[in-house]
This record gives sequence, structure tokens and C-alpha cells, in this order.
Amino acid sequence: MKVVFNVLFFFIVITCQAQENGHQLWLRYKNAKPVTVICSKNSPTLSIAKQELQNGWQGEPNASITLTIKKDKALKDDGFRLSQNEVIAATEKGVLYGVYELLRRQRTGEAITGEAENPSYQIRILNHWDNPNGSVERGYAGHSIFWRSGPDSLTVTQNDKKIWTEYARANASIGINASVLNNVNASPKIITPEYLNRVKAIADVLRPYGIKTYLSINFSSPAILGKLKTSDPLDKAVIKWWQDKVKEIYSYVPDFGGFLVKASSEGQPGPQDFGRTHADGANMLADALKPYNGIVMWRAFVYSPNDKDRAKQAYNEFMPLDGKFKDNVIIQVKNGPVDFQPREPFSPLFGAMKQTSVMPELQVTMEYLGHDKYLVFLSTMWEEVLQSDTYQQGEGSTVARCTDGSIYSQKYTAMAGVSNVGLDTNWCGHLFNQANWYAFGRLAWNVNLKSEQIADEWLKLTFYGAQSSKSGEANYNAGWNDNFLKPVKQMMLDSREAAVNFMTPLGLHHIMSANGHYGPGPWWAPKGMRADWTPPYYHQAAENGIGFDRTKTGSDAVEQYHEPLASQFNDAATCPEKYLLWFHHVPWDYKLKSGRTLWDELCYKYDEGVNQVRSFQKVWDKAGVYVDSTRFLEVQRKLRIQCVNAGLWKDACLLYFQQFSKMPIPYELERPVNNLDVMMYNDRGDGRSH
Ligand SMILES: CO[C@H]1[C@H](O)[C@@H](O)[C@H](O)O[C@@H]1C(=O)O
Repeated sequence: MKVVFNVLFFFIVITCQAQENGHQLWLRYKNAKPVTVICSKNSPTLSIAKQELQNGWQGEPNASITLTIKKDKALKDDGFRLSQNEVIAATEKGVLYGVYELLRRQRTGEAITGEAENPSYQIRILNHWDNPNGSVERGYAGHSIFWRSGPDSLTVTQNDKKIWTEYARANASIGINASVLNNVNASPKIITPEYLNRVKAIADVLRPYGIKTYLSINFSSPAILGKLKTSDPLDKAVIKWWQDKVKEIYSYVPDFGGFLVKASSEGQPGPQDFGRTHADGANMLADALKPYNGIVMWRAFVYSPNDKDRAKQAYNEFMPLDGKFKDNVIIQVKNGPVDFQPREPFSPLFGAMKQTSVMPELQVTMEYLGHDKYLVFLSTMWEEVLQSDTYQQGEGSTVARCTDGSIYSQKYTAMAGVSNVGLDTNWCGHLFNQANWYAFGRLAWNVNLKSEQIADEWLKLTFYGAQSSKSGEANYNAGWNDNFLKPVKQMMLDSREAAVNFMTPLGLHHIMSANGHYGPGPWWAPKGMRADWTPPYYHQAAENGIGFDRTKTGSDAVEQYHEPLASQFNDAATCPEKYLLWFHHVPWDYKLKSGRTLWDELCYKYDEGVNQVRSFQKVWDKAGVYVDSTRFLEVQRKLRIQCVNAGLWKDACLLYFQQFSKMPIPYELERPVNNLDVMMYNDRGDGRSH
């Protein structure tokens, strides 16, 4: 009996600790000092700002701090200005952001300067791929925080509200100001009254935190819900149906943000079903939303099965429509031309569409980067994309500057992140995936932030109190220890390159297991799979070499880039090696800059990736004394899984490609130990067998 009780007690303690450790995310305020907050106005948003200061103040004890709302020429949108004892902003939301920034700086020790801090993008939005039954497409952190299945699935509980509040708070603390509550593969029922009731309840919780609510819609809704004969965007009855629907939505959510639309893509309905264009579809919805200041985010991730180069399709479909979209339409473009791979060159649509608002879509959830199993800090990948030069308006036309309004005047600017949030205790599946949520918000606020700074902030906030002590538990008065901070930060900064190395080095892409997108799957796809998802489509491995020929004599995808990039990418000698096999099909004995043959270099890269993960394990093991045991063990276990999986990736890819290269694996490198036949046999395409 006693044993049972002890075990139970132990379990409860562990569970509580996990809740506490996970749920607080980077907002771990402890031991606040007394502070007086002065603010002449009152509102739900300002109350939150006051409360946060009182819960987290780390400045002079008994200080007075004033929250001031006033116009200031240097302040844009919800920008703010800080001093030791004042937060100035033009809006209430600006005050809230200023308060979070002040508290962050108190925690991280960063200087509190008086400069204006303005957001890079007006709309900083999370896209949730959450379905009405509570499942999350490509979600690896449990069920949806918004939706669930079962008979009382639409009843709003206190617990729902608590979770939505914590979610809203986390977002507000990093400047995220918008959320799309449901999957882009949208169920029509999301805009029926019973669901709109719940949407309203969510919007009411998010609103005081400055977060606007948006929905993904299904383009066939007029036919499915309205029982109309068609959903043709030029049909009068369809137009009227959407106008009425929009009016109805605003009666539930008066500050509703607008629609996110995936149309005529991957089997989703869309205007092309009726011989209409993306512009016809987007503009019809934009007109319906216009009277309420609503917007349409129309996705450019449109492709249908074909055996040509999938990487070219979005550009081919959208460029002819440049200038044809209403000013409350933004074209939402994934960072790369294919699909959220560990590394892709930027999508050529950035900067090329000159008379259309364009926004980047990044994937925070790790569909192709190890789900909740790998430690991969995505900030460096996003920084690489956002700082890529498109040359569209001369040198320095980075993706960031082409989308944040610096180069093209856009009525709306925005950046979207596909969320990694779920009901898991730690929100994101892997503790370090919280850093990706954090990084997305920070980059959407300030697109020029460096990943090093973002990692530094996140670590300091998340592991505040990380310092060696006998018990190994955190001491919240003690700051952090550099022996923890420096190596762990370096691990984060190296982690994406490590994943590229052990999964898809030198420009390889989309060779993940067919449906699960987790383990290696360069070899096959289930019977009946579309041509562009069936190997060797992307890697083109054969006896004469490997890589997708996108040069002028190949698919000519290079032509979609502005000079000098088109020529640079077109020539294997000048193409950056990290994109070599993206743009070129090269012989196995092709000589690389290292002096090695392509085959040897592949072997070295895969091997390096595995060794990098091993080194991460050691870094984390040493960090153990500075971290509470729950979080330490959680990460340690995941790193072990990642290491095993990295080895599998290396063995699978090298053994598979070796069938074509027919070249030996250099003897300095550790030999593959897995059996290719067994790995191929075990791959059911869902990633689980890995
Ligand atoms: C929501 O669907 C996703 C799909 O699950 C995913 O595999 C692919 O990456 O992209 C699609 C998209 O972005 O629309």
C-alpha cells in the first residue's frame, strides 16, 4: 500500500513539475519585485499589461512605471518606446508589446534604450492546421487546442478558456497578433452557426491580447452549405452567398480578420474548377470582406499532379496574374518553391510579383524536420531565406525587403507561420520546438533579428535560473550560467545544418518516407502514388549521376530567378553547393570545391550530420547539472532518438544511392550497419517504422 502511495505521489510530483515546466514556455516569471503601475486609461488590454508588470517586474523594487498612449512620429502601427520607467506607444497593443519587451530585457539583461521599436510586418499570424474533430494535420504536439471530437465538442469549458488565454499570452509576448483557427484543407462546417459560436468564444479570449481571429474556408462552401448549384466565383448567387456569410461571421466576431484560402491545390476545390483564375476567386472573397476591412490570404501553394517540374508551378500560375488582385488580397507564398524542405532556395515569386501584396509562409511545425523528435532550431533556416537576395530591384532586394513594404508599397504586410502548438503538456512536442514558435514571432516582429540573438533570448528566458546547484533544480534568483548558455546556444545554431547533413545534403530534397515525411524513403512510394511523389522524381539517382536538372537545358526552373541568380544557379561551377543537386544532375565523380568527388562528399556530409547529433548529445549531457531533471531527461531522450534516426538516414541514403554510384564508402567513415532490404521493407510510408 505504502509503495503504491509513494509511486502515486512520485507520479503526481513529476506530473505537476512537467506541467509547470512546460506550460510556462518562455514566460517564467518568479519572485517579482513590487512595482506601481500608472496608467490613465483602462481597458482589458491595459489591465493585462499592468498585471504582467506586477507579476514579472525585475527592476528597482517599489519603482513606478507609467504606461502612456500617445502619438509619436517615430512609432508605426503597434510600435513602442521604452525607458526604465515608461512605456510609450500609440495604441494599447503597443503598450502591451512594450511591457513584454521591458520584462524580457529585465530578464535577459539587455539594455533598455529609448529607440522606437516598430514591427516589420503588420500581420504576424499563426496558421493552425487544426481540424474540427480535434486532429492536427502535420501536428506533433497532441490534439488541437481549439477543436475536439465527441458529443459535447462545441461546449466551451473553463479549461478551454484557460488554455486559449495561455496561448494568447504567449503569442502577445512575442508580438504575434493573428491566428487562423483551422486547417487550410478546410471543412466547410467551420462557418456554420454552431462552429461560429465557438469561434466567437475563442476570438473573445484572444482579443484583449491583441490577436485577431481568421478562418480558412472551403471554396465549395456555397454548394455544400448553401446547396447552390455551383461555387463559381463569378456566379451572382455565389457572390451573394459569400456576402451574406461574411456579414453573418462579423455578427459573431466584429473584428474578424478575414479568410485564408487553399484553392485549386492538392485536390482542394477552387476557381479553376469553374474555368476561373485565382484572381477571380480571391477578388470575389475580397469584395465581400472589404466593407468590414477584412482581408484574403490566398495561398500560392498550388500544384496538381504532373510529371513536369513541380517547383515551377506556383510561379507559372501566379505571375500572369500580377496586378490583378484587389488590394485586400495577399498572396501567401511558402518560403521555398517545393514544400518546407530542410533546405530549399527561396521561392522565385518573392520580389517577382511587383504589383501584388506577397507574404512569406514559414512552417513552424516540423513536418520534414523530425516532427517532435529532432532538436532543430528553425530560426537559422528562416534567416537564410529572409535574407536571400532576389535582385528583383537591384542588389539588396532581400526576401524580407520585398515583403515587408520596404521595396514595394503593399497595403498590408504579413508573415505566416504554420503552428506547432497542441495540447501536449509542453505545447510543442519537443521542448526545443518552443524555441521555433518563439523565433517565428520575433522574426515577424523584427525580420532583421539574428538567430544568435533569438536563441540567446529564448534560452535565457526558458532556462532562467539554470545554474549548477546540488539538487540540479533551478534557482530563479541566479540568472544563468555561461557554461550552460554558450554550448547550448551553439548547439541550437548548428542544429539545422546538422539535420540537412544527415537528411538531404547538397541540395537533395523530398526523399522522406512517402506519407509520414519522417524517416528516409528515397526508394519507393506506395502503389498509385502521384508521379511527383514517387522516387526517383526528386533525386533522379541513376548510374550517370544524381540531382534534379533545373538548368536551361533541363526543366529551366532557373529562368524564374532574376539575374545574376539565373545564370549563377544554371552553372554547376557557380551554383552554391548547398543547392547543387536542387538545380543540377551531376555525375558521381563530379569534383566539388573540397576536392572530393560528389559521391565522397555525400558520404562525408551524411557522416558529419550523424556526428553532429552525437556532439549535441554530449553538449546536453554536460548541461544536465544546470537544468531541472524533467526537462533534462525529456531532451536527452529525444536526442537519443534523433541520433539513432540520423544513423538510419545515413545508412539508408548511402546504401540506396550506392547501388547507382557503385563507388566505395570512404574507409575513414563509419560503415553503414543497417540492411537496405530490411529498411526498405520496413518503410510503410508513414514514417512510423523509423
Ligand atoms: C495542409 O496540407 C499540407 C500537407 O499536409 C503537407 O504535406 C504539405 O506540406 O503541404 C500542404 C499544404 O501546405 O497545404
